[in-house]
Amino acid sequence: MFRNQLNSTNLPKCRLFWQLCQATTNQIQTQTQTQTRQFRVAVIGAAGGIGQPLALLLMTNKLVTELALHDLEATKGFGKDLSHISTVCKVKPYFGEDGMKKAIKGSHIVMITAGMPRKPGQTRDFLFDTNGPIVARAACLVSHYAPKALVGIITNPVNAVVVVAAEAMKQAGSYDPKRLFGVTTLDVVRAEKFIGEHMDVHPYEIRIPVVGGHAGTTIVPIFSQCQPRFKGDKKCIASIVKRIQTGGDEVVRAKAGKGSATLSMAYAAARFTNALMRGLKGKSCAPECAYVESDVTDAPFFSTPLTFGRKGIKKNHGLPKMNESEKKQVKVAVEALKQSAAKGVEYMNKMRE
Ligand SMILES: NC(=O)c1ccc[n+]([C@@H]2O[C@H](COP(=O)([O-])OP(=O)(O)OC[C@H]3O[C@@H](n4cnc5c(N)ncnc54)[C@H](O)[C@@H]3O)[C@@H](O)[C@H]2O)c1
Ligand SMILES: O=C(O)C[C@H](O)C(=O)O
Repeated sequence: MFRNQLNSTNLPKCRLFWQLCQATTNQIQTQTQTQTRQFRVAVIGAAGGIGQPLALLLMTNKLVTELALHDLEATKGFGKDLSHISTVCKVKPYFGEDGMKKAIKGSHIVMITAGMPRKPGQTRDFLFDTNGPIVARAACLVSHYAPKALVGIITNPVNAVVVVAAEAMKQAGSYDPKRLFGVTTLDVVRAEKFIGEHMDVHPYEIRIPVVGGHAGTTIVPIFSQCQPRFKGDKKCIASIVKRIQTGGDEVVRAKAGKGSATLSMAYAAARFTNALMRGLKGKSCAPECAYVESDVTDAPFFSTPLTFGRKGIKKNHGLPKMNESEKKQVKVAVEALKQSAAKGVEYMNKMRE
C-alpha cells in the first residue's frame, strides 16, 4: 500500500506520512523495550575474571537498562567494548577508589565480586584478611548511597564476608537483612549439572535445594528432595555430594594458580541477578538458595530456598524435609557457620575500636 502511494505524484506528502509511521513504530518499540528493561545493576570488581563475563551476560538481560562497572583497574576499555553490543543497555565505567561510590549510587542491584581468588592449597578462609576490608567498604558505600539496593556478595569467603557486610551496614546506619545475599548459586548449578550427568537428564530439569553455606561441608545438597527423584544408592549420593562440596577445588586445581571458577560463577551470578530483578518487578520465579540472615537454624546466616519480591526476600522457605543423614550434615554445617559468623562480627567490632 505504501509502495503504491510512493509511486503516486503525491510523493513528498506520502514520504512524510511514511516517516511518521516509521517514527511511531520505532517509538513504540523503544517504549516496549524500556518498559521491560529497567534496572541499574552495579558490578564491583567488574574487570576481574568473574566481573567481565558477568557484565557480558547482564548486558544481554532484557531487564537491565544500565550497567555500572567498577574496579580498581581501568574499566573503560572493556566497558567501551561491551557498549557496542546491540542491546539498549547503557554501560557506565568507573574505576579507582572514588569510582565505587559513583557506581553504587542509584543502583537497584549491586553485585560484589571484588577481591582475591584462591590458589591451589589455599582455603577460601585464607582470603578473609584481604577480602574482608574490600567487602566492608563496598557494603558501607551501599548503605550510604543505595540503601534500598539488593546486594549480592560473590567474594570469598562468603560464609564470613557476608556477615562483615551486614555489620558494616549496621555501623553505617542502614541494614536490611532482606536485601543482603551471599551468592551460593554456583553450588546449585554444580548440583544440577552433576546430577543431570549421572541421571542422563537435562540439568534444566533438575531442582535440588543446596542449603548451608559456601565452603566444604557447609555445602549441603538435599538429595532426598531432588526432582526428578534421584536414582542411585547411598555410595553414589556420597560421591556426588563430595564433588559438589569440592567443585571449587576441582577448578582451582585445573587452573593451576591462575584463579578459581569464573565462567561458571558468572553464569550462576547472572541467574541469581535475574531472579532478584524478577522479584523487584513483582514477577514469579522459582526459589533460589542464598546465604542470608536467618533464624532457620542456630547459625545467624544460613542458605535456604528463597522467593524474591519488590523488597528483596519475600519468603524464606526454610529447611526442606530431610532424611537422617542430611540432618546430620546440616548440624555439622551449622557449627562451622556459627564460627564463620563470629569471625565476621569480631572483625567488624575490632574495626570499630
Ligand atoms: N561465591 C562463589 O560461589 C564464588 C565463585 C567463584 C569465585 N568467588 C570469589 O569471587 C572473588 C573474585 O574472583 P575473580 O576470579 O573474579 O578474581 P579476579 O582477581 O579475577 O578479579 C577480582 C577483581 O576485583 C578487583 N578488586 C580488588 N580490590 C578491589 C576494590 N577494592 N575495589 C574494586 N575492585 C577491586 C580486582 O582489580 C580484580 O579485577 C574471589 O574472592 C573468589 O574467591 C566466589
Ligand atoms: O573455590 C573457590 O575458591 C571459588 C568458588 O568459591 C567456587 O566454589 O568455585
